[in-house]
Amino acid sequence: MEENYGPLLSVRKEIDNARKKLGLNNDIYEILKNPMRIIEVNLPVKLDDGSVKVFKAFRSQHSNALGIFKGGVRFSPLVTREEVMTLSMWMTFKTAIAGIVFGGGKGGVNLDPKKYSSSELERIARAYIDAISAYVGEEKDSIGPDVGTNEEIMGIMADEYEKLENRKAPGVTTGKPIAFGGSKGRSESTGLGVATILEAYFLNCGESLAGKTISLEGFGNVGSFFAKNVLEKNSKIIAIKELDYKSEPIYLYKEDGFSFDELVSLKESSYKNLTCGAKFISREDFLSLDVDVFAPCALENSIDEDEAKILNAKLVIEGANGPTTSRADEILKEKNVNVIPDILANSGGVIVSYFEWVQNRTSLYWTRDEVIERLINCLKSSFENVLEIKNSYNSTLREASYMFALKRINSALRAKRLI
Ligand SMILES: NC(=O)C1=CN([C@@H]2O[C@H](COP(=O)(O)OP(=O)(O)OC[C@H]3O[C@@H](n4cnc5c(N)ncnc54)[C@H](O)[C@@H]3O)[C@@H](O)[C@H]2O)C=CC1
Ligand SMILES: O=C(O)CCC(=O)C(=O)O
Repeated sequence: MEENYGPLLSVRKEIDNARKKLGLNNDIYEILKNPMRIIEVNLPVKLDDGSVKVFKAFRSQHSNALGIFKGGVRFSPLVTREEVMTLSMWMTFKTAIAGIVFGGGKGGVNLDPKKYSSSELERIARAYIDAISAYVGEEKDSIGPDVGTNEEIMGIMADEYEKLENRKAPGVTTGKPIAFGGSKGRSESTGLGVATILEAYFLNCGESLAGKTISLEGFGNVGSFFAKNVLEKNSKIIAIKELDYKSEPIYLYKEDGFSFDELVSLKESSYKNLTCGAKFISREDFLSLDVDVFAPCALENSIDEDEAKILNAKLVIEGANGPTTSRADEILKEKNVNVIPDILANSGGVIVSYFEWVQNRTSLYWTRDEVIERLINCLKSSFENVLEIKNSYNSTLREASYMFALKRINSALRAKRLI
């Protein structure tokens, strides 16, 4: 239920705080506290054994004030209406900070992708597009990858949409395979972006990434490319939290730091084979490690009140969406732990999705170097814009991020004479 879903209450609180600090009246909050539209569908899909299973699926379209709805679709057993609503609201703020011509949306199908074959996942992806095709498209709502989905799924969804429409329309999804109009640099972009924002943060403090100790949660798309990029800048990842072969959390520690190849082979062995000298530690030991940075790159709500109390990192950078609960955020503030929020830190993915959408619409494709250069410039200017607000309002980075985004959304709504 909406009233009890913490992340939704948190994002509403952030919007309301930001509008009060900016001196805006309540109308903008009333407009933004709920998505404009939530599509809820049941997808009947034939499984490989001939039986039929019905999957619950959603697309939440929060705001198109600044551009078409945009955001990922996740395949996860945790997907709910409230989760998708909240994720779509974060997208609106993320795209506004990045200054790209997109609004916010998000989708999800409730399933555990590990339990289905690749042809079953293909039928689910096609059924999802069939069910929501009237509401999506390169001029309406463009879908990207998220937890449990990947470039293959994005390609299948675009293919299904083009068949339904009987025309080329690759921009209906982004994060596609390069052979099907995908952008170079999209798969690495979110993790690379998190590392770029972290570096910008330290440079602003007169420091560098070299020698910084990091603990990492989640080694999927975001976590792995984040790790690769910070390790290339000579940071040390000394601890990692992931899920083992039974989907139970495990915590690993290596005093002199993991190499990227070690992290990959640990994941490939489902954390059974600790040949690289890593050792298992407890949850409490993981959280109380004296590290420069903790990077949660898995799912929402991973830092709750209890965890925030134990956490001993000097800085948190949110690679995941919504990893810090509202109460945990307050505790970290009391402990003087700075938090670089998701809507700034993990915006690299949707920025390159925007570049992909632009390339699809112009049919003019860029080199990886061009994509990465534009991405880094965009992230640096987002960071500077947020920092300027932080300094003038003496706020946290999260508050400043919401304020910066809200100013942009407010201008667009005013231009439309909605407020
Ligand atoms: N993929 C993208 O481009 C973007 C993803 N994000 C966000 O980043 C987060 C991660 O997304 P992806 O890396 O794409 O997903 P993914 O599915 O590729 O990776 C998630 C990883 O987290 C691990 N994990 C799950 N629960 C965990 C737990 N309790 N403790 C430790 N590890 C756990 C999984 O085993 C998996 O390796 C999500 O919040 C997503 O919404 C945000 C922006 C863009
Ligand atoms: O690139 C996309 O559209 C997906 C981005 C996304 O879902 C996110 O930033 O959380």
